Amino acid sequence: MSMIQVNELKKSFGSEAALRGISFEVGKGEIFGLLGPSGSGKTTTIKIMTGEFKPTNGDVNVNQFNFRQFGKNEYVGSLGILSDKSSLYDRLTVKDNLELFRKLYNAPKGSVEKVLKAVGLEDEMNKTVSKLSKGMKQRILLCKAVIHRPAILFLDEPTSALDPTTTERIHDMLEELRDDGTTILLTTHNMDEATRLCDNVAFLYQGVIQDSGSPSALRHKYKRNEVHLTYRDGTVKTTDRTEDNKAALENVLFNEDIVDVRTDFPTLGEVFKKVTGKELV
Ligand SMILES: Nc1ncnc2c1ncn2[C@@H]1O[C@H](COP(=O)(O)OP(=O)(O)OP(=O)(O)O)[C@@H](O)[C@H]1O
Repeated sequence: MSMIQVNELKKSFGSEAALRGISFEVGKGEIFGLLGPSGSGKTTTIKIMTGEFKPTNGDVNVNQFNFRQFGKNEYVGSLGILSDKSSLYDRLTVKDNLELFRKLYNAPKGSVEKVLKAVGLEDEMNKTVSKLSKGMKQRILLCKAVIHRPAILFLDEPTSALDPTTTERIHDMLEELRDDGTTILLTTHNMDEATRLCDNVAFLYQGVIQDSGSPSALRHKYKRNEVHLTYRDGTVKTTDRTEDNKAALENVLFNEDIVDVRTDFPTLGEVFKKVTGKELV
């Protein structure tokens, strides 16, 4: 079942086009990554889906709601949002912060303890938010975004500038949510994150989706034709997998001096660069 359908979506700010007709779909229980360098239109796309911006042209449907209905309470209540604007009440405890949002969303009692356990912060429940580290705060913000078990979660760079352990915990939680049927749309600059988490990604550059698909399909699509042969004495020779080289490569299988044959796939970051001509930073 498709939870997000974006069709020829355009968005301009005055004479500047931020999105130039993008289309994609996200299925239920899928993690979809919008990948692109700064200014490519990722946040604009999320803001349209959360009802903050109206499209200039095109159509967007999320969770059976058309973008014209994105202001409705039922729609807003079905979303979880984590962005750089998400915040907590600094002077309240972790528990009081989350209880506030639990009540606001009418989530069942016990939800606070449950989400805190999922991010490994159940022991910090009574700490004042101002005393938490950045990584802890980000995990609490994620708790706030999911306390009402939203059908769809929008995450704008959920792990940027976090340490590897916090990042890992957040990834684990996102995978659990996905396995429970939550649909997740995230933006990231981090290609390792996208490769690990995303079922599908779209490369967004200058307001256009340059290519899309699963990370492994994209890596296969743009694979190099090189084959690396390692010889018994440790030397490595690289040759091309081409029709001209076919006979020589077939002989490799019978050459006892060759101890390893390897083809390597580009990383998602390398694929991004190949497609857009730009590093993803
Ligand atoms: N409220 C706004 N008013 C005018 N222009 C805007 C507004 N929001 C975004 N833009 C422009 O739209 C383009 C896309 O911006 P957007 O924030 O969507 O990029 P992004 O891919 O999320 O970048 P980053 O990774 O830096 O967050 C940029 O050229 C930006 O200047």
